[in-house]
Amino acid sequence: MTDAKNRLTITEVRLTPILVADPPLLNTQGVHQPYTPRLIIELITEGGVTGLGETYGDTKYLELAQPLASALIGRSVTDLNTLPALAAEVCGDSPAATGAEAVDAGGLRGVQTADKLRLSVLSGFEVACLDAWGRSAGLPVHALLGGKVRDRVEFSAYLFYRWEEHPGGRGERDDWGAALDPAGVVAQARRFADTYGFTSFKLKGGVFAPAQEVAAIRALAAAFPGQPLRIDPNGAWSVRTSLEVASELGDVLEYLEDPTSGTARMAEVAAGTPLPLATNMCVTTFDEIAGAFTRGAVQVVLSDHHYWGGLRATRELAAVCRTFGVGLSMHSNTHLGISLAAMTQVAATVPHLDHACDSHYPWQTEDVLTERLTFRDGRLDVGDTPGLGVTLDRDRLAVLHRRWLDDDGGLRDRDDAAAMRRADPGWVTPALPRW
Ligand SMILES: O=C([O-])[C@@H](O)[C@@H](O)[C@H](O)[C@@H](O)C(=O)[O-]
Ligand SMILES: [Mg+2]
Repeated sequence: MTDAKNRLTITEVRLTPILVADPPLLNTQGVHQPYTPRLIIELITEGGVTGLGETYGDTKYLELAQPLASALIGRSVTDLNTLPALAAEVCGDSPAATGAEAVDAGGLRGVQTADKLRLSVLSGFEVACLDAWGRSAGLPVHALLGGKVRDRVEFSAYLFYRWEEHPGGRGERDDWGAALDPAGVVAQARRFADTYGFTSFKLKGGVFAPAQEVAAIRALAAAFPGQPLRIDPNGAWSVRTSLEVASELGDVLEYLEDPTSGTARMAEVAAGTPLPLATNMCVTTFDEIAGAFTRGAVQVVLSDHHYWGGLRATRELAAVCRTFGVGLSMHSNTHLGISLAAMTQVAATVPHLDHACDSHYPWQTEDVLTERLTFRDGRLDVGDTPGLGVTLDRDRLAVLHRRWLDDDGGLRDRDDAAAMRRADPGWVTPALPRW
């Protein structure tokens, strides 16, 4: 082995689970908890370089991350094509993934399978490997993916119905106030546009009866004429309701995101409307592509490097979408700056990225970086700094890890229904379709 190769050998892996402040954002399953779990991954190489990765931090992910971290010692950060097989060998199946029909109750991200859980963990390590490799080579991650095709990546404002504070005043309180009606949604959108320059808007729906949410989109259309709008009820509507909403909002929506749940129902809706349907729920794994694409169930896939298995898998997904004439954009769940940097690096390399990407980042008042990523004109610059181009703030990491250590376990797993029960003790996760 040459010296150069030796320097890329992984000598240590640090896993740091943290709890990050999260506002009371509403969705069809409930409300966000005051703190949300994330896992920060640090890979240290023989050459003394540290690579950063970030992924979901719930217990079921941590259980898989530990054996994978141990198995990586002694391997090179460039050994990325063997990562899936290694993960399959050492991680085993999480007891939390109970088969292909299990649904991800906390994250609104479609079915939960053992493979998908493993990929969500593996992706954090893949990003950390790419970051370490890039830092060692003096190259940005996008160069390791074949190079950027754009210098800036566009994001969309991610609007949520929300309360002013968490039930019982728990957690941190931000200054956004409540947004529970069309006027509140427009005010929120206005602040997103003024602060970050976003020019397209996505409303998380499935919270109120469809007529109220249609009125909110109409109010947005009046306030921001001609600007792209989307609504995503996370599968809460029946086929009939989805078609009614599609016909009422067809003139202002860029696409309708997961109006109904499951490929069969999405295909029925798609057959009845010219409006494109987007998804981060019914096509979330390579296995789900053929069934959905051959039935014309979706016109835009919202990729997510976390559960598709990393940045390189995202590019594979892009190639499949292009082959089938299906559009591509990017889904987001609650995340910090390391993941946002990774999303931006891969988005910069995909020529056929047809819509502004989603990001929860503006809702996160806390981060583990020395410097937050800054949206300008609704976009993030794609720099040429080696690796992901971000720096870990160890003090902040320690504070957020301390919060995780101090938690009694109640917040270590995302549970939007449990959070909702604080306000409404009788709340149970609604059966779908809800309307
Ligand atoms: O954060 C939320 O409440 C979202 O609903 C999230 O969990 C979804 O995964 C996501 O943003 C989506 O587009 O469905
Ligand atoms: Mg969605």
